[in-house]
Amino acid sequence: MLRGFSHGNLEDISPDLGLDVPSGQMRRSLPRADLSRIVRHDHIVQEVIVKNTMALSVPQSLLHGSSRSRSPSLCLPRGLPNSADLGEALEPGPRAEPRVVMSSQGRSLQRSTTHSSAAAARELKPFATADIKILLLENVNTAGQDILRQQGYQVEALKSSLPEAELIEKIQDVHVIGIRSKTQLTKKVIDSAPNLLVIGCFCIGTNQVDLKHAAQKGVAVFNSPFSNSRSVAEQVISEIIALARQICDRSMELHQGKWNKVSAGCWEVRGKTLGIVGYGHIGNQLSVLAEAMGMRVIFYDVVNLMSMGTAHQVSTLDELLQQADFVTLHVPELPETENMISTEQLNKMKDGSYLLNLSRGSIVDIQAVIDASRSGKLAGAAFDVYPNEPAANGDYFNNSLNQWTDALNSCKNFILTPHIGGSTEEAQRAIGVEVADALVQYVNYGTTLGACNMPEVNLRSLTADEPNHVRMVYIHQNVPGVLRRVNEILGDHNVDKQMTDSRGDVAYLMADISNVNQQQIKDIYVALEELSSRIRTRVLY
Ligand SMILES: NC(=O)C1=CN([C@@H]2O[C@H](COP(=O)(O)OP(=O)(O)OC[C@H]3O[C@@H](n4cnc5c(N)ncnc54)[C@H](O)[C@@H]3O)[C@@H](O)[C@H]2O)C=CC1
Ligand SMILES: O=C(O)C(=O)COP(=O)(O)O
Repeated sequence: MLRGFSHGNLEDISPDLGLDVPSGQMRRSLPRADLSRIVRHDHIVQEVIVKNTMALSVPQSLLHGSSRSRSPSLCLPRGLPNSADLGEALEPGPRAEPRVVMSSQGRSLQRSTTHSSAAAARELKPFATADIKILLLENVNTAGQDILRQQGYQVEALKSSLPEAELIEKIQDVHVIGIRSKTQLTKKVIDSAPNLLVIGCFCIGTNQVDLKHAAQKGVAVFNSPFSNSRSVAEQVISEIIALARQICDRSMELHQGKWNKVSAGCWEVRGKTLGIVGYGHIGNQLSVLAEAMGMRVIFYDVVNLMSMGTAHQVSTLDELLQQADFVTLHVPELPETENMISTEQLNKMKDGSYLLNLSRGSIVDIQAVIDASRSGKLAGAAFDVYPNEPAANGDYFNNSLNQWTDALNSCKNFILTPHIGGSTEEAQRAIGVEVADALVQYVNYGTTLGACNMPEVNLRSLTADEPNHVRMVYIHQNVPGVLRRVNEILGDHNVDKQMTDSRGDVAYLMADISNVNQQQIKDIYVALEELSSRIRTRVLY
């Protein structure tokens, strides 16, 4: 477990770090831009200071957490070393050359913090974790909430999403926000959250977050890339059969007292062709399940992919549309996928075929589908997602939400579900655990494995026999010369290990430095903050 601070008011931090810095001096030493940035973050640090001054005789400016999987045998005594421990008793040891560990790539790395084989991983008492404020929206599963609460974080969990104005109000003092597919984290919302460290999307899609802007503000974003894929695939399978047999219409009729036993236009799915658009996690699962039912599977994807079973990839969307009896969409929301299925594409589909959309509402022109149903071109359709979806459960699915709602409701053999593709107990629990774990790893250790908008960086844990090591996290603009300047600052110390990687405009550096006292930590922090490339500096120890 590491604890840390980021963006504190240095005048407030300095006494805790054992410094004797006149306030004017400290302010003068910082460029104006940096000062305004620091002032925005003042209140968190002050809050921590007030609480800790009253409750604990420990450095007061540090925010920290603990590992969820803390083993009692690894726990160190509660409380932090005091400033004498950090500042005097421990002089820096002999310098060693910095050892640079370049990033390994991709998701193949485990997200959990790797441990040294030689010594027990360092897991310290969570201190002031109650100052980490977390806002969870959209009914995040309790398994995820529990993980965050067990850290001691302050967790507020709401069942619904929030409209922009309320969100802006609420997000101002939040360090971590957890959302699902509804909550829009736009540039404006992110800019209203000066303390925000990290966003957790407790779902697959991340189209609701301005990922690039978040990265540029030093805010990492995590999601759960596949925990609900199977649930979506199973729903699609159930709907393919239900559409082929017109089961939902028959059921609705019978609910209204009407016995209507028909076989015309009802089919087995065996031997029919399923066309999957987007052969990713969901498309793959679906492919296997559909073949098990005797369907022929073809798929279209922008990437050349290995087929599951005997499925085969076609080279154009048109080819798929012309061959498939059932077309199902599993692409992400992107500018290129907007209205990917409209009148032109529907006209290319087989007469009497079916369309399913469980991806995102923007991908299908729903009015065109209504027209294709009325003309008899389509024999049925299933929708789980819509351009506008309500923020909460209730009687909101009407024409004021989407202007064609009444027309859609009147279409024959249409299955309409309220975005429940990933809504199973299994999926929600797995997502809750996965994303909450990633948030804890990021807040406590700075680990970005699995991040959607930042380079993936991890270092093995600090160990119990490295009590005076500090972990610096420096998120910065990916511009030439930064590493030289950073290493000029760190190079006066013993850099035990260091890892750096970049993604687009943003780079992420993590370095563990040994035998540093509080003054040195503060000096490093100030020096890094003063670099013009700085996006965010965090100190964890
Ligand atoms: N209804 C629901 O509750 C849920 C909906 N979803 C939606 O389903 C989408 C797909 O999920 P996954 O399969 O996990 O995503 P994925 O990222 O594993 O797969 C998406 C596939 O689409 C392909 N693709 C991208 N652009 C394309 C294009 N223009 N044409 C053809 N193929 C293209 C990609 O190459 C990739 O293979 C998510 O982005 C999300 O929006 C996901 C989970 C639950
Ligand atoms: O995982 C996704 O992308 C989904 O669309 C599911 O969203 P939800 O968690 O149900 O809001």
